Amino acid sequence: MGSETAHKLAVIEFTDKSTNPETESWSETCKKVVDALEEYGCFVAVYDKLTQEMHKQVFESLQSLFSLPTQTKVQNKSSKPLYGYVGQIPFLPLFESMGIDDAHTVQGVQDFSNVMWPNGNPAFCENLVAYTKLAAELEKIVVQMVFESYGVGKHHESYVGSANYLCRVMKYREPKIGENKMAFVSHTDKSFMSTIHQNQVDGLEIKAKDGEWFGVHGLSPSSVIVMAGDAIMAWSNSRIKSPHHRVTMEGSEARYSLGQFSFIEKETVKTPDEFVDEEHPLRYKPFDHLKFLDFFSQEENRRLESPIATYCGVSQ
Ligand SMILES: O=C(O)CCC(=O)C(=O)O
Ligand SMILES: [Fe+2]
Repeated sequence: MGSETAHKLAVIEFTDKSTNPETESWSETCKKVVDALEEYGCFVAVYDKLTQEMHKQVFESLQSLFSLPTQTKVQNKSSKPLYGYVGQIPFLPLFESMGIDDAHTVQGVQDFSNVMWPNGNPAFCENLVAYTKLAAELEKIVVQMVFESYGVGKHHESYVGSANYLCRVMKYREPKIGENKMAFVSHTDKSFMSTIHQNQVDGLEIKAKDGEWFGVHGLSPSSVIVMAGDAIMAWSNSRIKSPHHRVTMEGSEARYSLGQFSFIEKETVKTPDEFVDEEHPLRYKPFDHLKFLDFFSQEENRRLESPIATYCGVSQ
């Protein structure tokens, strides 16, 4: 092993057929999803409802957003930790990002847009919501597949009622000659599940179980990377692990992406009893997802090896 090509993410089709629980295609897709999540913590979903036109429009909207003056963009603020503007960071000079709370709702996107464009920007709202709704829909299908495959489908409904979505829109500018290509440091997501969609500029890298880093390439306008966050790792008693990932910028074009993160806001995240037995003792105590985010947002906890294990791990 040791070559860059040894690792590759599974590419899984999400069509009307494969997302209908009455079909055989659903059961086959469930198996592919769980196998991929257990192996790499992520996979590429090809979601046919996400059309080339939607892809084009959402990235046109992101370009107009990021071209606003910095003093406007920094107005993106939130009472929730890590939900607001991030940028102008000396050790991450290529990176800039804003957060849209309640991202899958028209209201959430409008509230964000009204801060950026006080006179309104209906086209931005329309283009963003078209994407964020699909991303939330895809996340829900994947989560349902995971719950059903593990035989804990009865808990799925309460999950759906408790999940909320934060969409972080991101721009990574091209590095100047001689500048560091590291655009986003290695981390695991704090979400339950994440969905990532990019313009046609690659840069995302994933760390495999053997410690090797590999790039994600060959994505189409309908491709979304679905990735496990720390919360699903805890919930699944580590059957699924949240992968380390980072962004490295090669080439001379800016990369834009949307990372949509599900958070369980209305109830405690708790490992179902079905995941626990003598061979698999409980690894994580029940926890409040936003309080975990609060914990992670404290400077002294930002560089922990596994923030979730420090926060609510059970010592073995
Ligand atoms: O831009 C990307 O592809 C990934 C961004 C990311 O990992 C994050 O925002 O957590
Ligand atoms: Fe991430």
